[in-house]
Order: sequence, then structure tokens, then C-alpha cells
Amino acid sequence: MKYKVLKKQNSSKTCLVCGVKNDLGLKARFYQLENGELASIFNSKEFHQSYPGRVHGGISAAILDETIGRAISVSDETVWGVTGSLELRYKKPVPIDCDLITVARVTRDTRKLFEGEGEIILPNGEIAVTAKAKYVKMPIDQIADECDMAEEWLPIPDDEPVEYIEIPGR
Ligand SMILES: CCCCCCCCCCCCCCCC(=O)SCCNC(=O)CCNC(=O)[C@H](O)C(C)(C)COP(=O)(O)OP(=O)(O)OC[C@H]1O[C@@H](n2cnc3c(N)ncnc32)[C@H](O)[C@@H]1OP(=O)(O)O
Repeated sequence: MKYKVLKKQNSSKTCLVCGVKNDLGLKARFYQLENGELASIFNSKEFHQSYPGRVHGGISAAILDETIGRAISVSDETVWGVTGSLELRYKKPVPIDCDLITVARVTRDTRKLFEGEGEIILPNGEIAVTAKAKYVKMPIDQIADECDMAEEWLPIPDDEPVEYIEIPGR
């Protein structure tokens, strides 16, 4: 099924997952969808692998952590949080050299915490990894000391704007 993209989220400069200047990172992009979910797209590279041909489980954990953690911004972009817990289930190998879609949503939102879930979906529609995570809300200036948001948190337009995202298997 295809979903309309309502907004592309900002990227950071240096983050392992979204940092545009981190050449060893995933350089993932994040899109808010019409159904309230957040989708991320990244291309897995050889340097993300564990066993030959397989993305490292820690990399899968990282993309799920960030996609779930950012899903809160779909409803309120002023909320930031740090990961308190992350639980994963690795169901299928995640291949390298592949455009991978991760989809996440918030399942619980309280004054102090939010919780969410997400999955990495393979191009054939199979769900490769699922995750549930919990975040403790915190102002951004407490998470990142002396962070200059204008330098660290940037709108990065795509060369070709992404208007729709097809989620395989739906
Ligand atoms: C600026 C531009 C650059 C941006 C660039 C990035 C891009 C945008 C990314 C956005 C998406 C983020 C995705 C990645 C986010 C990380 O990777 S964050 C890094 C990894 N995580 C951390 O470093 C957190 C380290 N831990 C801590 O700092 C502290 O333990 C915590 C989590 C703040 C908790 O502190 P605390 O003093 O224990 O908190 P406390 O007030 O006692 O507890 C608050 C509530 O949370 C619960 N809680 C506390 N700890 C936990 C826990 N570990 N598990 C579950 N629940 C817990 C408590 O039970 C309590 O609930 P109630 O009992 O009140 O109902």
C-alpha cells in the first residue's frame, strides 16, 4: 500500500542514524505519513554488516530506536526523549546493499514517558525485525549540552521530493 508523505523530518549533523555529515552512519531519512506513522528509509552498506551479507543486529536496533523515538514528533515536534529500554526480535536476516523501510508508531504517551513499536520491512514485504521501546521525555537542552539547534538540526530537502511511500506487504 502507498501512503502520502505529509512531512519530511529534519536530520542532524552527526548522529549515527540520521547525521548528514556522518560518513559511517546510515544517513536515514524520516517521513511522516498520512496514517500517523513515521517511516524511515536507509540504504544498508557493506560496512553495516555482521556476518557477510547480513546487516549487524546493532544497526537494526539503531534504526528502530531512532524511528520509534522520532515517531512522537508526528503529534508534537517539541517533545524529545532518551531511550530507557529497547526490546527486539530478529525474525529474518536483513540484507546489505538494500533500500530498507522501517515503520514506527507511538503506543503510549504520558507526561513523563512515551512508548512505541516499529518494524523493519524487507522489499518482499516480510517483517525482518520488530521492536518495542520506552523513552523518558527530556528537554533537548538537557539531553545535548550546548547544542546549537541551527547547526545540528537541519531540514534536508530530497533531490527529488518524496510524495508517497510504498510499504511492502501491506
Ligand atoms: C539536537 C539535534 C541532534 C539530534 C540528534 C538525534 C536525532 C533525533 C533522535 C530522536 C529519537 C531518539 C532516538 C535515540 C535516542 C538515544 O539514543 S538516547 C541514548 C540512550 N539512552 C540514554 O542515554 C539514557 C540514559 N539513561 C538516563 O539518562 C536515565 O536513566 C533516564 C532514562 C533519563 C531515567 O532517569 P531517572 O532519573 O531514572 O528517571 P526518573 O525520573 O526516575 O524516571 C522517570 C520515569 O521513567 C521510568 N524509567 C526510568 N528509566 C527507565 C528505563 N531505563 N526504562 C524504562 N523506564 C524507565 C521510570 O520508571 C519513571 O516512571 P514512573 O515511575 O515515574 O512512572
